[in-house]
Amino acid sequence: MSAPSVVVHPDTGLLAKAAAARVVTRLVDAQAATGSASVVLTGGGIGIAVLSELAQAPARDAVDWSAVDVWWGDERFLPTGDPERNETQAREALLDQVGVDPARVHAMPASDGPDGAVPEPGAERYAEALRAASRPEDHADVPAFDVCLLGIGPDTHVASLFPEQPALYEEERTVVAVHGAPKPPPTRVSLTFPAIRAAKEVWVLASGEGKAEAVRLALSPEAGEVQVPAAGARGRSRTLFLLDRAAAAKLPEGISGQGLL
Ligand SMILES: O=C(O)[C@H](O)[C@@H](O)[C@H](O)[C@H](O)COP(=O)(O)O
Repeated sequence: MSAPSVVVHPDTGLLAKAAAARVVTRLVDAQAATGSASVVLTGGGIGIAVLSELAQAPARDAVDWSAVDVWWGDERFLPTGDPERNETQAREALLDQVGVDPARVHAMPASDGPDGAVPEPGAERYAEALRAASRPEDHADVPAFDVCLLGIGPDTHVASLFPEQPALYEEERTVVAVHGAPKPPPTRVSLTFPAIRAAKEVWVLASGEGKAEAVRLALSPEAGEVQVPAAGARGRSRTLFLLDRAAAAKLPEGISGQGLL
């Protein structure tokens, strides 16, 4: 697992634009090296803002969107097309505007899907899809995603991994159903740490002063991932915390953010 690096941008708007530009470069580089690329999307305000900026980024068409595998880090377990679903928001913000291959867009289950109104079977089915997409060189039950985007909650949750919940102890399953989430809706589906940490790069996005304390905790060397899930969000070769100045207001001593002047 890689130690986190911090990059600080002046405000939320520039954070979203800069992160979008970074995604373009990451996907282009992956495609240059291997012919395809994979990305894990996140829900939440800044996560969706990055997708909107991606849709408008001048270099967006440098990516061959038909050769991008799109996965989700978590999903709100609601009916297909519900405006609160991360999938719905990502489609509106980006996916409907670029030439993705529908077969390579891997939405997490919906509550009106074929597996019924409980999330467990759909979570298993998603884990199966991830397993099927992984190659021997990935050394995991999921693909080594080129980049996994994550938002962070004020309580330090990432994806739908909330502090002290059973999902945090998961060592085998790559996808779990989540019940009783403190952030609505209470029923969700989430990747677990073994899946997130299979990503080559994990980027945690945070904007606003409401996230400053969570970011501080996530970067504190003594933080445990059961109390502070974001402390467990690390990529195999790179972990980035992409912040605006307000979210970077409480960085722990010894951690300096590039751009923080
Ligand atoms: O489905 C979700 O809600 C998420 O994926 C969640 O992990 C989100 O990324 C954070 O809660 C940050 O969300 P905000 O940026 O809206 O605060």
